[in-house]
Amino acid sequence: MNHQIKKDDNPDLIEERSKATFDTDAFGAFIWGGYNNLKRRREIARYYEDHKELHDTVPIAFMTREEKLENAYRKASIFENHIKKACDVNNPEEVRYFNWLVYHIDGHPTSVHSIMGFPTIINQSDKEQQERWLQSGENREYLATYAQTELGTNIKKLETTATYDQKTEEFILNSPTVTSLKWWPGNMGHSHNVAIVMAQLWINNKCYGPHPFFVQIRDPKTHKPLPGITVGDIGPKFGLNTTDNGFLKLDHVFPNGTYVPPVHDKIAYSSMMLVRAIITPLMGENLCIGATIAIRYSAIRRQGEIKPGDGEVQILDYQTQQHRLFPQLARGIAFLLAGRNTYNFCNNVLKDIKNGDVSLLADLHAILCGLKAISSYQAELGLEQCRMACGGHGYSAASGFPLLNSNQFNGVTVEGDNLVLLLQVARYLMKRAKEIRYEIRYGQQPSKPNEIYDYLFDDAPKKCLIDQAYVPNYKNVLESFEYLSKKLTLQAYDKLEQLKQRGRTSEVAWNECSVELCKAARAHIRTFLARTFINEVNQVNGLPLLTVLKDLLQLYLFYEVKECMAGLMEDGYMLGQQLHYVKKNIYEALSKIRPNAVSIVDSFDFTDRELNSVLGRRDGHVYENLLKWAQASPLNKHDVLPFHHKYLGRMMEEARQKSRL
Ligand SMILES: CCCCCCCCCC/C=C\C/C=C/C(=O)SCCNC(=O)CCNC(=O)[C@H](O)C(C)(C)COP(=O)(O)OP(=O)(O)OC[C@H]1O[C@@H](n2cnc3c(N)ncnc32)[C@H](O)[C@@H]1OP(=O)(O)O
Ligand SMILES: Cc1cc2nc3c(=O)[nH]c(=O)nc-3n(C[C@H](O)[C@H](O)[C@H](O)COP(=O)(O)OP(=O)(O)OC[C@H]3O[C@@H](n4cnc5c(N)ncnc54)[C@H](O)[C@@H]3O)c2cc1C
Repeated sequence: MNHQIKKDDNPDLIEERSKATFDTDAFGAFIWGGYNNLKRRREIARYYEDHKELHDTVPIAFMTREEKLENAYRKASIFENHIKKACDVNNPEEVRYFNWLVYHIDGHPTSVHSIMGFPTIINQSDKEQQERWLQSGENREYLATYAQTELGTNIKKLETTATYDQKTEEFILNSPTVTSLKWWPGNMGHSHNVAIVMAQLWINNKCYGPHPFFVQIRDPKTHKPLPGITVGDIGPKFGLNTTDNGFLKLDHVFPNGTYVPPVHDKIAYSSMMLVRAIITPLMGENLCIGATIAIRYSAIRRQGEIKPGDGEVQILDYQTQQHRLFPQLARGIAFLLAGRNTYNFCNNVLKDIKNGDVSLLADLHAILCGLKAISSYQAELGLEQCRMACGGHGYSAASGFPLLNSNQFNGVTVEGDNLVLLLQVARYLMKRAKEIRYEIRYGQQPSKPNEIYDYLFDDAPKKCLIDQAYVPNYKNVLESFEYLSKKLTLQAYDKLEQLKQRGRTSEVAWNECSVELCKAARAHIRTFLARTFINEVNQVNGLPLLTVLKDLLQLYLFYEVKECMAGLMEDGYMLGQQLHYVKKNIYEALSKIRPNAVSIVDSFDFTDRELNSVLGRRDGHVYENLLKWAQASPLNKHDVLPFHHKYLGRMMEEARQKSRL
């Protein structure tokens, strides 16, 4: 049953919704982690709808950059009063959702304090520092940005220095070169007044590597930059234009403090882990938003005929449209599920670290790097498919895609460039490969079993078992991913070793293998995503929901097999006939999903505010609202633009006069 049917909606959507074979609330509860979460989302969305002061005054596509910032500043100033009423502030998902409703996708002036600056203070300060900065940070008496990236970003090679002065017992922070300027930190340009500055710590002429420093950059009262600080906004960007990403030059600035060594030398990197953990589900959500817009629009848009004379069809009936859109839906769900799992894993490990236990840090780091890289890349490609699926209207800001996709672009770069992060996964895999080769030669056990990479140690001979069974066997597909991942991992490892034996240094050999290392990393993450999706679906009770989820899972798994078929076929593991079964499974899944497609996207329960799209409106009344949207454009405030006569009018008038001569 689709709970979103309303009698005044677009008749095509009513028809689609009436065909649902499952309960959309049950699907929504599966996606958002239970019925109670779904209910809370609705209550929070209602709260947002009822409080007009939290809304944008005009669509942000019609605002200048200054107007965007002022609009967001205005909302930030009243946000605290509302959030306590709307949410359980101890529930991060509720807080995140309310933030998302209020500020939407283009950033806002308190974001980096919330997701990076303040969490760094929570997780990386000692008791004395916490007494001083925790409550005040929580109250937003100050706002802290996270200033790590410089005009170059290899963390180990950061150029900003923090030199300990024994006499005054102070650290002197300095930007010694032009490339040492901090560049990019969010909200640093104008909004925040404190920066967590990552700088190379020097004590007694010895460098202790990058460490975070709490630096007041603006006067708490006047908000003017403090002496020695040069700070500003880096200018307009592809997206996130409601965020003032900034530059910062430090000229012998003196924050005070003492040096306490961390329990692990990478603890200083833990703030990045937290954001990487947030990014994966966010990528899933963005992709599901794009798919919702494109699928709803494809259900109301009629173009062309399939059977001549039968009238124009909904474009969603074209197999090409389904093949373009439904995999995005399946991938979006896969990222949401894997993202939720690893977010919980991340919080548990961060708690362990606080208690001095860093045993799972490397496992967590590798999986977060890989998921962030794969989800942001595939979401970017997928959103572009969704945009293209909407034809010309997809190019209009009214579709929501220009804002959604241009903001999505940053996903592949923020919190570490994707390729750099895939190489971190590969580094982890190479350690496992070394254990495998070592174990086989000397009969030793791997260091510690772990369900994320146990399959790498499975030595049983492998045969591709993908067949044409009516009910697809997901385990066989998962085994194919495991086979490919292990093969690519060992191939990369063996090549690395051979190059080293031929005299290359480790670093040069690494570079010469890096394309193959990234392939191995992708294959490992594909395996993780597939396993998580299968595990989650296996826990579902209730046949109608299970059936539709299995349709999506079938599409997801076989689509991913098709994506990596070259690797599976090159050594004869998968045969041509099996590839035929793979494609058959994909086409079958598309047609099983088709009648439920609108109800599936309805199940996400996105509000029109979240979709921010005339094309994706829940009621499907697209065309009349496209006209209203266009008429609201600032250009249409005047029948004749105020500068018309000065330029074009004069040009035409002069041309007319000339032709009269
Ligand atoms: C609408 C769409 C929205 C899109 C998404 C937006 C959502 C968020 C919006 C927020 C917007 C902006 C916020 C953005 C903030 C930032 O970007 S902050 C800056 C982030 N910068 C980076 O991520 C830099 C990336 N680089 C690195 O992390 C490191 O340089 C790198 C890990 C690549 C290498 O580390 P080094 O220390 O330099 O190198 P090395 O000595 O070789 O160390 C490797 C070693 O260290 C282990 N390691 C590395 N990182 C960690 C970690 N975090 N935790 C634990 N261990 C770590 C690694 O495993 C290796 O261990 P080994 O045992 O030696 O193998
Ligand atoms: C919207 C946005 C918000 C941001 N917010 C913040 C913030 O709040 N705080 C902050 O500190 N930073 C922030 N950043 C900076 C961000 O973290 C960096 O841009 C990111 O880590 C990539 O670093 P880079 O730009 O120096 O790229 P580079 O490291 O110069 O990478 C450029 C290219 O070189 C390749 N490359 C680099 N190193 C290697 C390698 N070792 N092996 C193979 N290839 C390599 C990369 O793959 C990439 O293709 C933000 C960036 C953006 C876009």
